[in-house]
Amino acid sequence: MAVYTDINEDDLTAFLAEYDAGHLMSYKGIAEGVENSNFLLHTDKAPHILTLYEKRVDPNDLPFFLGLMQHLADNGLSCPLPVARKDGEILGHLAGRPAALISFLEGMWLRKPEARHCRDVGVALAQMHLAGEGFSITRKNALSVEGWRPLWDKSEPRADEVEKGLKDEIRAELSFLEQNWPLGLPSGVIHADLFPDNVFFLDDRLSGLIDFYFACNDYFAYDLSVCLNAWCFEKDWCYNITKGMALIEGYQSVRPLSAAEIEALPVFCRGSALRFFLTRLYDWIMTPPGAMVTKKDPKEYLRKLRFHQHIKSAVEYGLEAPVTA
Ligand SMILES: Nc1ncnc2c1ncn2[C@@H]1O[C@H](COP(=O)(O)OP(=O)(O)O)[C@@H](O)[C@H]1O
Ligand SMILES: N[C@@H](CCOP(=O)(O)O)C(=O)O
Repeated sequence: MAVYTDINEDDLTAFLAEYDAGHLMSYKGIAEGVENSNFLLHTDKAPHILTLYEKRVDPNDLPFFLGLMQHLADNGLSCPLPVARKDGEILGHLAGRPAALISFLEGMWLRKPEARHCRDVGVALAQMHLAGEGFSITRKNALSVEGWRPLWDKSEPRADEVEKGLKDEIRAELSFLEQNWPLGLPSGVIHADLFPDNVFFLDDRLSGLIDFYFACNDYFAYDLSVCLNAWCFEKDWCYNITKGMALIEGYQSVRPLSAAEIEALPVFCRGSALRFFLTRLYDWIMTPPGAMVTKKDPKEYLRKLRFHQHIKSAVEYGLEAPVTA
């Protein structure tokens, strides 16, 4: 679960007095999530999410994250909105942490997504890529290829505890990706973590996207690869090409991929698999026993990475083969 910082009613009431959000009726910590502490608040006006930003979030990035939600919503994407205080600010402080009040998005995330949901996600991802155009703040992706080696260096001494022989395998993969990372492809604002738990559905229709706290500027096709990894593998970690086909088709119905993006997809899938493997590995090794967070299995992403290492072209992900004369 993820409630790292607890709050008390008096402090919360004082915090809410800065807003025009109604009187507090109840609040409770939300078990899901990894990065921040989230609470569900009920006031006599509306439900809200209260987010306390924890130590892995750089406070300097908060104007990007919160401004982005506003920008995306202004451009037609369904996502939560930061609520402004009476003084016009959207960022406050509570229990010693930067804190924001966020509008509540109706819906639930899908525990067993099907191909048609993957198509909806592809559509929403491409819509987000287009809606991000014109956003005035930029943020480098700290978890792209340049960030992986420093992260790996911290985990490497204990990596073989997770699986014997891992050190050599990951070193080789890092070298491959550093040498083969694509350059100059279409880029813009990406979500960078659009996993099933960050996409809400209501009555079987996609109701919106949440959790923009890894959003950054990077290649659009890399973001698509994050979704292929997160949505198109089954519980046994086997790739489901029907889901892949649906996701890519949904994406292309809004934003067609260029030939260069299609060619780069297998490398991007390797990169995004490694990225989630590395953050999970770090958390697996470093999180102290008893911490109030559910650790995610790094081996899931190791298996996915190994699958992508054998892919020769994006056709194997379900992309329709070009028609040849
Ligand atoms: N705007 C929102 N509306 C409704 N529920 C939300 C909203 N934001 C967060 N949640 C709930 O809180 C959980 C954790 O939020 P998330 O942003 O994924 O946390 P973290 O950034 O810590 O990973 C979500 O799975 C969801 O249940
Ligand atoms: N999606 C990442 C972990 C980040 O969790 P989130 O709750 O912020 O989506 C993973 O699966 O490793």
